[in-house]
Amino acid sequence: MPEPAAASKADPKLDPKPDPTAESQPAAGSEPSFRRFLRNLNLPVAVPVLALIAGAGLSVMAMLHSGRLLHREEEHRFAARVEEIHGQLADRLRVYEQVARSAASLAMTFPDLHWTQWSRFVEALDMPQRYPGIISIAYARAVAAGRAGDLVASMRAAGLSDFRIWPETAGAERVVNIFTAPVNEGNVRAIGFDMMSEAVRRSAIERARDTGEPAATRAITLKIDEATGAGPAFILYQATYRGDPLPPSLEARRASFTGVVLTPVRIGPLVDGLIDANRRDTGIEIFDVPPADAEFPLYRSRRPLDSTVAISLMRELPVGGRVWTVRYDSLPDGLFTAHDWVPGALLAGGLALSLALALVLRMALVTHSRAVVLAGEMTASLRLQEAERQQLFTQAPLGIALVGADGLVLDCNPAFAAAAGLPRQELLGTDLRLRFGDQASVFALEAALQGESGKLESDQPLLLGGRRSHFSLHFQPVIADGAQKFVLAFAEDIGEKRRAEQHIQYLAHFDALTGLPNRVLLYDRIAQALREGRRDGTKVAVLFIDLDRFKVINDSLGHSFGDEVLRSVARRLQSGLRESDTVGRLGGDEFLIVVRRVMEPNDAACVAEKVVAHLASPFAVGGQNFVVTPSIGISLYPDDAEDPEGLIRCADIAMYHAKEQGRNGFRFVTKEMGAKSRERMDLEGSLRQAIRDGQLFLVYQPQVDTLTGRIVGLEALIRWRHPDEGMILPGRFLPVAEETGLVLAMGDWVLFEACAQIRRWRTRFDLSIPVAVNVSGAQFRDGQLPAKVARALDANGLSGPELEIEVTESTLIDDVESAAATLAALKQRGVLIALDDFGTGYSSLSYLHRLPIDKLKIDRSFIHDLSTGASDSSVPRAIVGLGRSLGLSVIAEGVETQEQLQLLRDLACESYQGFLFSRPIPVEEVERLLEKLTAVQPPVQSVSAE
Ligand SMILES: Nc1nc2c(ncn2[C@@H]2O[C@H](COP(=O)(O)O[C@H]3[C@@H](O)[C@H](n4cnc5c(=O)[nH]c(N)nc54)O[C@@H]3COP(=O)(O)O)[C@@H](O)[C@H]2O)c(=O)[nH]1
Repeated sequence: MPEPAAASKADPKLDPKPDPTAESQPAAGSEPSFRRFLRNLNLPVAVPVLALIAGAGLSVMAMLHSGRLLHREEEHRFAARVEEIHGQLADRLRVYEQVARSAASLAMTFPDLHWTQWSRFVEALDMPQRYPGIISIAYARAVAAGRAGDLVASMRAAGLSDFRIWPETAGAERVVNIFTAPVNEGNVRAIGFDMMSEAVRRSAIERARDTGEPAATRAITLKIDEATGAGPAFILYQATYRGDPLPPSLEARRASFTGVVLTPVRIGPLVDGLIDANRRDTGIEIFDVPPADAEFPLYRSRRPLDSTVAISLMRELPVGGRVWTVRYDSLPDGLFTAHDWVPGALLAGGLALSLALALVLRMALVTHSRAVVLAGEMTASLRLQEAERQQLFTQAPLGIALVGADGLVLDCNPAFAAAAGLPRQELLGTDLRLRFGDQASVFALEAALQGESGKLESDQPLLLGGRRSHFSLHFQPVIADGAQKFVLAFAEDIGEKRRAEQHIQYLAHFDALTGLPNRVLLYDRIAQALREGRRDGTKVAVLFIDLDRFKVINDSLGHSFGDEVLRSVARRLQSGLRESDTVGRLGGDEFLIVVRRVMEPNDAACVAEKVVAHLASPFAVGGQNFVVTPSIGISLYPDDAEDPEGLIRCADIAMYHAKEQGRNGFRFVTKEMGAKSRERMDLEGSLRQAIRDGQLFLVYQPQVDTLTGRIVGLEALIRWRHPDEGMILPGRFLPVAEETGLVLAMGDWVLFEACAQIRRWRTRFDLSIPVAVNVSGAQFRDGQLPAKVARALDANGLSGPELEIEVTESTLIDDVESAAATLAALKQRGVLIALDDFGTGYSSLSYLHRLPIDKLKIDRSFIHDLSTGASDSSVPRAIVGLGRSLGLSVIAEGVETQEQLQLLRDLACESYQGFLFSRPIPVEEVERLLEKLTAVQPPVQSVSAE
């Protein structure tokens, strides 16, 4: 529904005005590339991707930061643990120094100590339990040069009978191992060993002597371990002095030096006890030189095979005046690996959250952009609808006007203005009621203004604005929000439609060619007359008129010529009738006259005579004069029938009888005619079925040479084997076939069947004689005959001369020119032409030379007359002479007696056919004949009858 104001709205598609919002945007060329990039950015993709990237970055940073924190915490914890282990190690070494000091004090306190006392002292220490790693505690006495013998003597005296000092090589000063504990085979082997003989030991002993402090050797393999391959060890020396436990000066210490307590310590057991064997998270390596210079460490704790070091810490450890370096390694199954999952979890969690955020953003933005697109589409669709409505209103072929509540025209489309015959501007703002010239339209509009819709379609022309025509008016109140807004007035000019309706009405009842009532109206008029007749007790006559030989005129001079003749006939038929009578055309050349108030049959006869008389004078059409005669059949109500159909049928039957009686006349229908007509109708139905069911067949009559008696041809003749009535001859069914047009289908079948039979005989008997086929007038005039003949020949592989077409003289005479053309076409295809029933027709021999004919057939009536003596032989003689002069062969038909044959021989007629030689015979009998023929028998005398 178009709103009045909507007319001003423009569709962007229809009105390509620039979008005002577009003015604020820079042109594509001048727009900064970044803004253009932003505008083209696909937000539903870009934003989630950016969120995902940012989230992933943050997650990685969180992972790295947490990793660093964890590492730092691990370092702190590891350092604390290292301090703890290192402190314990330093403490243990200090304790071991203390043990050496204690042993030294004992040796200084009791210079003459017996080795057994030493052993007790050492055993009391419970070294394996309390001081792991210490192998023994021994005492070596300093022996001045030249006093070695004293020491040996005193030691032997003390019970060590095989005591000796070794190695023998004597130095300036010796420090000889005299006591060791615990006493065991390994330790005892070192008794008597001069430790100054070995550089590492000497160096440590001198440092111990000079400092008074414990002095350790560097890492060595102990004598007792040389055989076992035990790990590195060191020996801790503590010097003993005479007098003062620690003489104050170097000289004093050297001067009062009496020996050293030596404590060999295996480093492995020393350290192992400090580290929990189950905790393999801390690796320890001890070097007595800087690790970079060391060939191997003094000690290395056990560690996992594939261990990698996370943190390494170096600590110094003072041992007997030396400084060891201890390296502590944090190993992978260390204290803090339990939290290693944290950075990974942070990363995974962060990525998962980022992904979730990206998806949520994506969904939100897609939903948003879809909503934006949808909104855009809806807006465009609404605009389009609005424009379409407007277009519909403007271009609608139906006149539409919007009428306000006061009856004034608010708007109207061009179709309404055109219907009213006024410019649109002249209608706008004026009262539509004043535009109507009739009250009914005004009332209908007022009713609509009161809310009641209404339609008007007057049979009479109405005035609308400046035009008078048939209008269809429709007033429709439009109500919105419960209130009437305006009235829609629809106006359609239906003048044209009305005229078309009237014309259709006319065509439905009148014949377009002649303007006479057609079959429909004729029935109506007869029914009307019958009502009148019943009421008044009068008769009604129906005259069925068929023009004689009109088909010839139509076919030969053309249809437009024929139409003109029909119009002229119609005019003449009308001119001689009373006004109360009706003349109409049933179709083709059939007319009907309905005569009312007939008192007696003679009244109808008078009308028929008048018709004959009116048509008698020649018609001048197209510069030619024609005589058209009618055959008229008459039926009467109530004598012959009481309804229109019955009356027309009876008049039709009577008309046929009039034709049979020689045309140009009339006949009243009789009871016998009706019966015959019914029989004909039954026959027609049966014949149709016969064609369908294959009840037709062909018989063949031989044609014989008059002199030799040899068969020179065969004539195919149709037969009908009726299921109830048995054999029916063509004389009974051919007329019906011709009247109904069935003869065409029948003729097609005969043509094809005869050709097929020729082919079969040609194959079997090497047949060279022609077979003749009769062609009816309808077939000949059909125009299709040459083509049909060609198809039948081609389909059976025949060249043409095997077939002879028999056509009657009367068929040709109707239209010699077109007959000549058809015959020429047939000849062209090679078939032979015979002129049947020759002599009975118009006998206008003059046309013969114009037609391509091969044979003349003397009608059997002339042959019959020969034998009866009713006529002389002049006609057959003339025909034989004519044939000879035109070069045509001549055959006589209907030869029944020897006498007739003899006469024909006398006339030198070449051939004959007739019962004398053979009746028409079925295929099997023909074949017996042909077998004789091919066996070159003497002339055949006669053949069995049909
Ligand atoms: N269009 C077609 N017309 C056909 C066809 N078959 C036959 N006809 C025509 O029907 C008419 C009657 O034919 P039919 O009953 O077959 O009679 C033929 C002969 O039986 C008959 N005849 C032959 N010899 C004698 C005789 O010695 N005495 C005698 N009384 N009658 C005889 O003559 C008829 C053959 O006549 P014609 O064709 O003129 O040679 C007849 O007009 C047939 O033409 C058909 O298939 N199509």
